Amino acid sequence: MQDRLLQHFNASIETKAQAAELLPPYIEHAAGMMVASLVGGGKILSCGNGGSAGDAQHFSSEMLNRFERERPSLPAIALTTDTSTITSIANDYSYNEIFSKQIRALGNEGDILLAISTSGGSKNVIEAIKAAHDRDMQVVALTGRDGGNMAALLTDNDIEIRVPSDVTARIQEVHLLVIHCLCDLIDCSLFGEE
Ligand SMILES: O=C(CO)[C@@H](O)[C@H](O)[C@H](O)[C@H](O)COP(=O)(O)O
Ligand SMILES: [Zn+2]
Repeated sequence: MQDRLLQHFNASIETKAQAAELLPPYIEHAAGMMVASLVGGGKILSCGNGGSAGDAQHFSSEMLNRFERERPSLPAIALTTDTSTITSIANDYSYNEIFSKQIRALGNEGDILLAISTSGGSKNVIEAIKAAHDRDMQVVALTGRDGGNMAALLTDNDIEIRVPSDVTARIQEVHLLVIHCLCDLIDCSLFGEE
């Protein structure tokens, strides 16, 4: 069992090392998009399934409350939290529409969608991206594997941050690191480096 645990730690370290080689320019670009949106009065909507739903909420709570320093609240909404809305959309229409229907109501031009999926194949996240485009929102996509159908949907105005791994857990571990990097860059851009 100790060997097994060590394999998990080493695999996570290895994936993060590979991600460190590839992802910083994409993370900086995504943070710039988010800062521009916030400065222009926009907000960030986030979504994902399972562990990625947790990531979507992790990000929004750090925006709405705080990350590592005292600063004003920043506008963000996780689309994964309102069980009345989610269950009614899934019940009356389809699970694939649980995020897109919310985006069509809450999303405005200039807002950003943070779309999180390790496979890039979750249909409700794909529908969310389509709805964001319809609302003239840009998309920051956190993906893994080959980016799936999500990657194919993105335009030049969007950005994909794709973790170089085929293992869901490893991809999620890097997604959380990317989220903390985004929070830090947003705080530094808006409130100065500490
Ligand atoms: O957290 C985990 C696995 O580590 C699971 O809950 C996982 O997030 C779920 O199976 C999701 O439905 C996977 O969706 P996606 O990442 O492919 O979009
Ligand atoms: Zn998990």
